Amino acid sequence: FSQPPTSASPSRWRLMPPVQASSSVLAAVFCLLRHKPVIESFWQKSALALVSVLLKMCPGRVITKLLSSGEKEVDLAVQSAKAAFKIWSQMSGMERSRVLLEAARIIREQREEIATLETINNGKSIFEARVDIDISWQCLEYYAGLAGSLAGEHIQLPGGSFGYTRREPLGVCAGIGAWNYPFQVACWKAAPALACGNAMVFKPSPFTPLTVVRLAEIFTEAGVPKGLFNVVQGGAATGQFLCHHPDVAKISFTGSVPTGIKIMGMAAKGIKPVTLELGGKSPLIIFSDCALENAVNGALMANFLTQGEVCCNGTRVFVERKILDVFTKEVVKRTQKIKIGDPLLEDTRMGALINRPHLDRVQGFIKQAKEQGAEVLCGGDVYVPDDPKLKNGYYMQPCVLGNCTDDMTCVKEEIFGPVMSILPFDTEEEVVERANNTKFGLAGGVFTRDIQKAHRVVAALKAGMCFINNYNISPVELPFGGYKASGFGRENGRAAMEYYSQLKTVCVEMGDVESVF
Ligand SMILES: NC(=O)C1=CN([C@@H]2O[C@H](COP(=O)(O)OP(=O)(O)OC[C@H]3O[C@@H](n4cnc5c(N)ncnc54)[C@H](O)[C@@H]3O)[C@@H](O)[C@H]2O)C=CC1
Ligand SMILES: C[N+](C)(C)CCCC(=O)O
Repeated sequence: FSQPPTSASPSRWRLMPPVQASSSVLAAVFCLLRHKPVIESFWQKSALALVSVLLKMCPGRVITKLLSSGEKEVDLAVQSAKAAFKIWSQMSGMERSRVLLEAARIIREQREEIATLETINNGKSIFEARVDIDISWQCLEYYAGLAGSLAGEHIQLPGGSFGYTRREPLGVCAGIGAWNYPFQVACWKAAPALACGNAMVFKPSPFTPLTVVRLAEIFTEAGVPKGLFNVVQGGAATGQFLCHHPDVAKISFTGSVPTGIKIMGMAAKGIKPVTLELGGKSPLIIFSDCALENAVNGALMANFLTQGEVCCNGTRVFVERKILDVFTKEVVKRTQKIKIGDPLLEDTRMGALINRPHLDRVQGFIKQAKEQGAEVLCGGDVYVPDDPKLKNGYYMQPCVLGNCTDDMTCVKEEIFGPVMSILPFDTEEEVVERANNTKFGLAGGVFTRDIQKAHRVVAALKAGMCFINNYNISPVELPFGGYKASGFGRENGRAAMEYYSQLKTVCVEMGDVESVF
């Protein structure tokens, strides 16, 4: 942001994930203070508030207050991004590549402090936050590699005439992020956008406002023109100002389906292209000829990363009846061993859910599942750690539901929490049909040793991201995105370059004009 916010629109709050006020936490906070931010007074105030509350070591309480960006601030952000776009878009791909590589290098170098800040921001375990940060710098490296290859084609026409195409940037793109992967989502959007020569104004979720500010600082340190990647803070109102802004050329959104519908409506008014990365209720199909241990590991990966708050989770686990008992027993055993608690501790594998309303919502789904006849095979209760400092945190025990049927709410709706539903099946044909019987289409997975069956099944799945014999890994080289209500457009991979650029055709006449008139 190039200017301090001028109007104090209603301030936003967020709840603190359960952290200890350890030296690493404070180090992260001071690291924020160390890098002199552009919006000095605003940010200093926020950071000081954060420090003072952290010192009180209060899990489940407010850690900082930020001002929402109003219409005026959103406009300032867009205008400064527009000015930066003029410079950035004129640079060659190779020049942009060097800056992106430098940003990737800084993130890599500061991996630990960014991961710590992300854990405070979101509540996920530090172990996972480190992976998120690694995927983030890898994403920047990947698009730095592609920046120089953004090219059109040459097309020969009769009489020596010819045409050529140019891939041009769109302008100022809006990025709107969810709270589950705050830093990573921002990199998934910013890296291809910037590689193609665009500017970006990014709005993180008000529940996780911190790390994206750090990303903006890193881009500046790396040498992007000032204002090229701007951050505005706030909720729906700020997002709406951004989407409606006449100088915003594209909107890339990650979040819920209902908001995705609104975003598309706003984009339609301005004829703006959109990328929508929405929710899911993905199937994971376990055939009896699978490598059982891998399948069990896959099911845990498909359900319990980031406290289950993952859009592409394979939460409908279809298990071939022949191995239902042995698979279920093993999954339950392993789920019960997941270490829940202080997300900043090295051996913690599940931290806290994002906030109290969300924890209550997930609990509500489990209660309803029981009422509808599902059996809780393990977990599902709110978890209160022994450490008294953590007692107000939003923890819950990861839950495995048995006795599930396709018509239950827990099987139909996205829960966005650590809740796995197990569903038996008998034939390939049957399971494919049931797997596709959903409004969503983000992801899907299959575990089998039969290579033909594996490819046949994923070909039949109506989902944008399919895994064979693994789940929820994120190589940035692979495009990611949904079918059906899970959205459209792609992030990652070469494909994303198309969604952040537009094609210009130039027709060149080498002879005389043969006029019709
Ligand atoms: N596909 C995914 O990766 C994610 C899906 N979700 C889904 O969304 C549910 C709720 O999570 P939320 O963060 O509350 O999602 P949400 O869709 O309400 O918010 C996502 C982002 O959109 C912004 N936003 C909200 N209303 C807006 C509007 N009218 N105009 C412009 N921007 C707006 C939010 O401030 C946030 O930055 C989850 O329970 C889950 O089902 C949530 C996070 C990630
Ligand atoms: C990183 N990964 C694949 C586990 C999840 C990314 C999608 C999301 O934002 O939920």
